[in-house]
Amino acid sequence: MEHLDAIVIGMGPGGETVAGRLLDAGKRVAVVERELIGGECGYYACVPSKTLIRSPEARQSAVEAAGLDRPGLDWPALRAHRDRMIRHLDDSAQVEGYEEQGALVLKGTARVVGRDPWRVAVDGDEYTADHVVVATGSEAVRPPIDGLDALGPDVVWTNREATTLTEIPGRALVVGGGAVAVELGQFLARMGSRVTVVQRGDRLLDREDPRLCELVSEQFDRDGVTVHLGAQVASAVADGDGVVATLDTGERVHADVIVLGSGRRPRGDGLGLAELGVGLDRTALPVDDRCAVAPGLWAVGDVTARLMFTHVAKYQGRLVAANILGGDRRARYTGVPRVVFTHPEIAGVGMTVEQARDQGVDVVTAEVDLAASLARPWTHATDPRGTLGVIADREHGVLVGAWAFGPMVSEWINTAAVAIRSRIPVRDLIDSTPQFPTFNEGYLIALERLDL
Ligand SMILES: Cc1cc2nc3c(=O)[nH]c(=O)nc-3n(C[C@H](O)[C@H](O)[C@H](O)COP(=O)(O)OP(=O)(O)OC[C@H]3O[C@@H](n4cnc5c(N)ncnc54)[C@H](O)[C@@H]3O)c2cc1C
Ligand SMILES: NC(=O)c1ccc[n+]([C@@H]2O[C@H](COP(=O)([O-])OP(=O)(O)OC[C@H]3O[C@@H](n4cnc5c(N)ncnc54)[C@H](O)[C@@H]3O)[C@@H](O)[C@H]2O)c1
Repeated sequence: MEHLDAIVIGMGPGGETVAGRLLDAGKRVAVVERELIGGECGYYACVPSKTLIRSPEARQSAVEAAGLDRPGLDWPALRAHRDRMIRHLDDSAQVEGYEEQGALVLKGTARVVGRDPWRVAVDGDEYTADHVVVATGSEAVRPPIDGLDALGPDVVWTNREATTLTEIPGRALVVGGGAVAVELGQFLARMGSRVTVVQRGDRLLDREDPRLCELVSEQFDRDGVTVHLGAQVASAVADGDGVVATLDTGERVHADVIVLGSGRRPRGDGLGLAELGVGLDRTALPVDDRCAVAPGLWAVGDVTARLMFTHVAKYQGRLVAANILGGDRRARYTGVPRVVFTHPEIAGVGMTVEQARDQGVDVVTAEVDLAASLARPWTHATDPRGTLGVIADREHGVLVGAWAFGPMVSEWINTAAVAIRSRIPVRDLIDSTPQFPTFNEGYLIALERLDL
């Protein structure tokens, strides 16, 4: 039985980050992947969704820029680019790359079958290791809808079917109101689908600041998306090539596909860990601030159920690699940006007003209508829109939260993220010199408006 320095189970962005760093440090590493090296993110989530969203976004940006006509959108060409971006669901180059770096690449399903030392079985073969890193990610939750399980994947789409779609459905019923539902709902609407969103919560993106939710709802109105808030799909039955769904309000919605965007479930179960005395937090692996689950057992990414983002999986991956190599890095989740790649983009970072108040912060806020205050929105579009909100702690004179709705927010929200994470005093932020003309200048205006 081969003994390794480390076995990494699951090769999404979290696992890849740990494995790459340990290999660079000269460690003997086995990487185990049952599907495709690159994980959900690379093939069925971030990469295809952002690739698909880009073309309708660019088309709409063209409409909004002076002197441009609406460009045509060639779906087969966009689909072909998406297929290149997801490597035609072929990871042979990744397998070869890891082998060249000296990794033992095991394509199969891992189970942890022993401890002291950790022992991992992959399709009948067993390996021991000083360290095991679990990076098995998450999967789409199937909401409790009567009749859902009788419908096939041609009509019930998780993120997998949605991001690998080959034809644009005429009518889509999107269940949920988080990032998945909002991104995919807007994408389908802009590609010509008639989209109905059914959200259980009382707002879209209901964990974000209510002002941001309002702006998203207004945008969905402009995009012609029908939204049912505080509602659930009670049942669904086949109807010709599509489905007819009945909401708990009694309303009926006819659709060609149902798209599930109602949350994700960490994949910490099914690995055999509970049988070895490792407690789970439902299906998540409980990690301490070093991302350790037990001595020599680590977890990174969605399986830890911390913040389900690729940048968090990669952060935890950097930290675990450093800790395995003898360091003592501890995770802090303050100031992690949450971006929704709609058009205009949406982002939140740090606390909402309500969360800050709950924590006893003496909250002071400011909001800026970017078009009313800056030059950049007008050099960008003829009828610009965008809003930035900041949330500060009056007692300590620092930012504790920010949110924004506007062009390219994903590129400028990190300014607030760094300020929040590093507790840069607002007076120092006001003394900075963001370049002209940019959306970043909005921060100066918002900060000067704070009644600190
Ligand atoms: C539609 C969609 C869009 C998203 N867009 C973004 C975005 O734009 N930005 C962002 O930051 N986040 C985004 N996310 C979230 C992001 O995809 C996840 O946070 C990220 O993929 C987590 O990475 P991970 O390494 O934890 O796991 P994953 O990417 O889920 O990878 C886990 C891997 O483990 C493998 N595995 C599981 N069990 C086993 C086993 N027993 N043995 C061997 N292998 C196993 C799986 O096959 C998989 O390859 C999006 C999610 C969705 C659904
Ligand atoms: N751009 C990005 O970074 C990005 C994009 C997509 C997903 N993600 C991540 O992936 C994870 C999963 O995203 P998600 O949007 O699926 O989940 P989520 O947990 O963020 O949101 C789920 C939403 O669905 C609603 N819901 C739950 N059950 C429902 C039901 N039965 N009927 C109607 N509505 C229901 C909830 O009220 C909630 O608003 C999140 O952590 C998210 O951060 C990130």
